[in-house]
Amino acid sequence: MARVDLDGRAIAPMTICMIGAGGFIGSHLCEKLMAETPHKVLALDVYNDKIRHLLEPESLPWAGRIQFHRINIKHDSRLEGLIKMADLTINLAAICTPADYNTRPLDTIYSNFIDALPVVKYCSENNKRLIHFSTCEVYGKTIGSFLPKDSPLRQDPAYFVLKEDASPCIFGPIEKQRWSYACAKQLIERLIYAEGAENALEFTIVRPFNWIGPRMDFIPGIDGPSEGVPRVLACFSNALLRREQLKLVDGGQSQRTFIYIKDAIEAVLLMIENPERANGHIFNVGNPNNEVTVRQLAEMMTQIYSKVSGEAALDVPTVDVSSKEFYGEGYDDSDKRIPDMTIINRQLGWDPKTSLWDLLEATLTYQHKTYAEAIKKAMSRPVASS
Ligand SMILES: NC(=O)c1ccc[n+]([C@@H]2O[C@H](COP(=O)([O-])OP(=O)(O)OC[C@H]3O[C@@H](n4cnc5c(N)ncnc54)[C@H](O)[C@@H]3O)[C@@H](O)[C@H]2O)c1
Ligand SMILES: O=c1ccn([C@@H]2O[C@H](COP(=O)(O)OP(=O)(O)O[C@H]3OC[C@](O)(CO)[C@H]3O)[C@@H](O)[C@H]2O)c(=O)[nH]1
Repeated sequence: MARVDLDGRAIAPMTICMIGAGGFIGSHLCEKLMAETPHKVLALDVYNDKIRHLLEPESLPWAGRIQFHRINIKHDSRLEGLIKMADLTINLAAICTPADYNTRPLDTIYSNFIDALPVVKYCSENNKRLIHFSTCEVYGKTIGSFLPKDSPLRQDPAYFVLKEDASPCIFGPIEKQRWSYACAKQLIERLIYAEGAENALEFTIVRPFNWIGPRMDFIPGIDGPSEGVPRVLACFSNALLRREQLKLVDGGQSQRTFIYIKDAIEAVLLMIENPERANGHIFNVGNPNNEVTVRQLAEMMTQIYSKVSGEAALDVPTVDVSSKEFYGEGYDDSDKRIPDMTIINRQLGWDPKTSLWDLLEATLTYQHKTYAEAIKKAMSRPVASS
């Protein structure tokens, strides 16, 4: 049966230039596009480990519909040609791990602003549609976080729910280099919006709110650097796999809403296939029903990992660490992130489905199957003496 869009029109097969296709979100989006649509993907990245299962062998049902191009968009003259070959460009490429924002602020700003500039320019000059991945971090801190701790207004959603077209972007001082990422993302959003207003660029901006699931980041010392610090899901998974305590930064009081990657990918597919409803919009994509403090997340993950691995949890599963000790100088944090869902609901009729418990159970089952043996082996190897 022909695929139809939300307005009942047949969807024509398209070619998508996906930059950053080899990352966490890109790998899930490629999987979805191959399994459920007739679209072609030009997959650009410096790595392809997370999409290798889609690229070989040639006998896969989607053979010929996905093509990998090993390209660093910082310096590769093939970029414009690939954007020209496609109907739509999706830009996911970025440095987006908080441990880098304060320790590698220049790389962070270049990656999230300077390197994205040619992508926007080529799309605009060649009249190509662009879906650009920004972040929920552009909201920064909530207005409520500046109220006295005991103010009843802190309970009022007007002071913490984040709305695309109304909430301000509140960052800390320049010396808090944590905000280098959010600020670079904000400026590229403004540039894209201006290209839309002045040069009729057809764009959609996505603001993901903590999408999590299999293949997110890396497990230090197994498929990433031993000293690397991934995002919280991988940090906590790594500790659970190694039977170490989960580190709670500054008491784990910050709050996040987590969404299952598979729910979020459904929203992106709706944007891809409904340009008339998605163009010109900025969309929050998150699950407002899945809010926890980081401490609660640690407790939940500990309980679920014990269930899926069959191993008893540690007697004291968490330990407090200061942000300075964990991330170094210049770290700061978003206090709370609840997405307002009005715009995405109205334009695309989309809502997330998966509870936090269910998404953590699916994800930790994957982490255990994928990494438990490799971790055991790595931990039993004698440490090399210097
Ligand atoms: N995962 C989330 O919850 C989340 C939240 C907010 C924003 N985002 C945004 O979504 C996008 C994708 O995030 P992700 O979680 O998949 O991250 P990721 O790090 O897994 O993926 C990013 C990919 O981009 C590639 N890349 C980076 N620089 C490149 C370059 N110069 N040339 C070619 N490829 C390059 C990387 O190799 C990586 O594969 C990012 O823009 C990020 O800021 C993600
Ligand atoms: O071992 C750890 C690791 C982290 N924390 C704390 O958890 C909170 C969430 O951290 P994390 O998932 O790493 O990142 P953020 O949510 O702060 O930022 C991301 O949000 C979206 C994105 O743009 C891309 O994914 C990125 O910037 C945080 O409070 C950490 O301090 C911990 O306690 N222990």
